[in-house]
Amino acid sequence: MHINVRNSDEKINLDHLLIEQVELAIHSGIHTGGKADLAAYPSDFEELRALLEYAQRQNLPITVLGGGTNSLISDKGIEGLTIITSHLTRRHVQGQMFCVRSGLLLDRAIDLAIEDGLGGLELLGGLPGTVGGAIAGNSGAHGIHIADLLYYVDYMTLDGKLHRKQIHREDFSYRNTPFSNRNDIIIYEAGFRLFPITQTNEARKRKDEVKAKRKQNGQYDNPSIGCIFKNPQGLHAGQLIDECGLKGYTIGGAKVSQRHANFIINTHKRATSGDVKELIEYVRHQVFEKHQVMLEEEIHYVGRW
Ligand SMILES: NC(=O)C1=CN([C@@H]2O[C@H](COP(=O)(O)OP(=O)(O)OC[C@H]3O[C@@H](n4cnc5c(N)ncnc54)[C@H](OP(=O)(O)O)[C@@H]3O)[C@@H](O)[C@H]2O)C=CC1
Ligand SMILES: C=C(O[C@H]1[C@H](O)[C@@H](CO)O[C@H](OP(=O)(O)OP(=O)(O)OC[C@H]2O[C@@H](n3ccc(=O)[nH]c3=O)[C@H](O)[C@@H]2O)[C@@H]1NC(C)=O)C(=O)O
Repeated sequence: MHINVRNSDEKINLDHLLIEQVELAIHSGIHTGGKADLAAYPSDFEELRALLEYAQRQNLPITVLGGGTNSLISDKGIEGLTIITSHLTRRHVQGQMFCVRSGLLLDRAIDLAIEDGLGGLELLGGLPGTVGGAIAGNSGAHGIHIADLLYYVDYMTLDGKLHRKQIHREDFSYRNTPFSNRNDIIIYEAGFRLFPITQTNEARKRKDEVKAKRKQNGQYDNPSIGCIFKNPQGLHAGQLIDECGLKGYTIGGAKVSQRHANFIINTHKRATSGDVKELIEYVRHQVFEKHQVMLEEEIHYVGRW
């Protein structure tokens, strides 16, 4: 493919970065979805900036995908330019600050922090997805949230400028952050203020235990995008769905998980995103009929819906 790059002094070769018609099911936790019209895997700040400048010049909308573990990608694909962060993986340490780029898997980031003698994130072990996705959704488990240890976030705006935001915990709430549902920014790097540890074996053990527990309950044995709905205040979406007797209910290849009713799984990898969406609407309707509670999605719909 030849891309016309107007700036003759452009250092980044966009021809090598931009790929047409990229299959996205491999980038989706539930293994569904169509193709990206155009996608790129930037590996540093300059590449990301060149891509955003290109998209601006061509008037292309931008979509960001991390690990695809919280996104339902349309069967009709994604228009414009899809930026997949999986090559933004570097990390470095400054004193107690663990600085990591947004595309590193969170679970891997925790291992590397321990390797660097820094602890604090262990209870998030085994969470799927990337550091950027976790920050955008304020992921949490076992009483800690990503925001609790976050010190700064570097993000790029669509004009290619990099900004630093100091983090105040009060700006983050349940699944909501200053970076949520923003189509105009890409999280590039995050700094976590962690604790020096001398007993790295202990920290590793703690993390492995949490991860093993997550594996044991089998929630992730089948392709899924985790919990579909947010928990309504004081309630658990999984319990409300379960009480409607919907575990195992299936539309096409999409099925309400027998293990956790707020998960939809792709059985035998036959589901389409359309099946998943239809099942989501059915579940919402049933829960409203029985409990008079309108469930709201936690997942993101990405692409041409
Ligand atoms: N507790 C659990 O069991 C589960 C938890 N999750 C959590 O959800 C998170 C999903 O992560 P991941 O799979 O990487 O995310 P996805 O690739 O699924 O992206 C989800 C959304 O996050 C935002 N996003 C992701 N990366 C960036 C970035 N670099 N800059 C700006 N926005 C970004 C985008 O939303 P937008 O642009 O609209 O802001 C995107 O639509 C994980 O960290 C995981 O902890 C997921 C599944 C199960
Ligand atoms: C899976 C996700 O996050 C999960 C996170 O892993 C866990 C553990 O920290 O706590 C939340 O689930 P949750 O509220 O369903 O927690 P669980 O402990 O599994 O269940 C809560 C209650 O619901 C009941 N429950 C759950 C599932 C089910 O099918 N039936 C049922 O009755 C459980 O018995 C329990 O009494 C997050 N979900 C949301 C929407 O906030 C995700 O974000 O994708």
